[in-house]
Amino acid sequence: MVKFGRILKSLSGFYYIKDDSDNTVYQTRARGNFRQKGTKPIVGDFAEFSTAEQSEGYVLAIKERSNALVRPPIANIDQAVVVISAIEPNFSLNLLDRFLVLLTNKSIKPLIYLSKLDLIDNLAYFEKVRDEYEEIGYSFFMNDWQKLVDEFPDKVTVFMGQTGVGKSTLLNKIAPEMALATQEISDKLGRGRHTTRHVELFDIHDGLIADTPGFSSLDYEIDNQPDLNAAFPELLRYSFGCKFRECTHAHEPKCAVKPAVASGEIAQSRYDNYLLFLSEIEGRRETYKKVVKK
Ligand SMILES: Nc1nc2c(ncn2[C@@H]2O[C@H](COP(=O)(O)OP(=O)(O)OP(=O)(O)O)[C@@H](O)[C@H]2O)c(=O)[nH]1
Ligand SMILES: [Zn+2]
Repeated sequence: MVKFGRILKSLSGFYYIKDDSDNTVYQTRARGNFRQKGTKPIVGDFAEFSTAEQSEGYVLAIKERSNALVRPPIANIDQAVVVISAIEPNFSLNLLDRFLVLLTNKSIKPLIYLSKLDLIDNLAYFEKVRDEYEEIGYSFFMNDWQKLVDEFPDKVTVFMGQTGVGKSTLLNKIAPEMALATQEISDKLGRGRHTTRHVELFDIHDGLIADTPGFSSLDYEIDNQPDLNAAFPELLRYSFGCKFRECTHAHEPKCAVKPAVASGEIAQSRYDNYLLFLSEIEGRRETYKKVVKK
């Protein structure tokens, strides 16, 4: 019998698919045809699958993805909680903006969550940062995980952030039952929590939440040709006043963005990060040209 559903878990070569029509979870395998095509089903995929009594089912086809992450492999993600700590590791606007570029380019809505504010005496700086990001249009949560939970219904949510910022601590507060289930699987597999290859979306707070945090290290790069406009909407807003349509707001005359930075309407740190990312992208283009010439 052919059914449709979403892959919620991948473990030891099996895919667990929740049937759309009756919410039953079926254990399936992917046939060799996926390997031939160079694709592989991943958690979050919408799948067509077969079931048979007394035996496991097969994934027959997967629907085109709206987006996907590589680490952890999850598809069709709606939003990501970007966890950043006020301290330990040190707060970094550069890292935050990098996450925003990465996520907006994958059409994943960022939810910024600032942790470890209890270790900070003077909150004024962070409140100013929050106000700046909220004004641009980003959701920014300061240690208030209860409010964050309101964003979860009907969405697929992943967590990401540098190592040590408090992702696991936050997940434990939001979904203690999930941490427990993950721990049980790790124990069974005999591997540590961080090396387990199990990926799962949990039905929690009326949405789906990934238990495996993404991008815990800094060693990722912005995509080759990211569109910086999506992550810097405030620059985009002013750019309509630039004389040149192709203005990069770096050195062109009659640029409308630079005066807005000078007057404080655009935060200096945002402009600086924008220029830095722009130079990184252009640097990569140069390297690419050199490689092609050889
Ligand atoms: N004071 C304080 N400590 C926190 C907070 N959140 C996390 N920590 C501590 O920070 C350390 C790291 O927290 P984790 O939750 O393990 O961080 P993580 O982001 O999951 O780290 P990785 O698993 O390495 O990616 C732990 O010692 C936590 O107890 C917080 O809000 N306040
Ligand atoms: Zn400009």
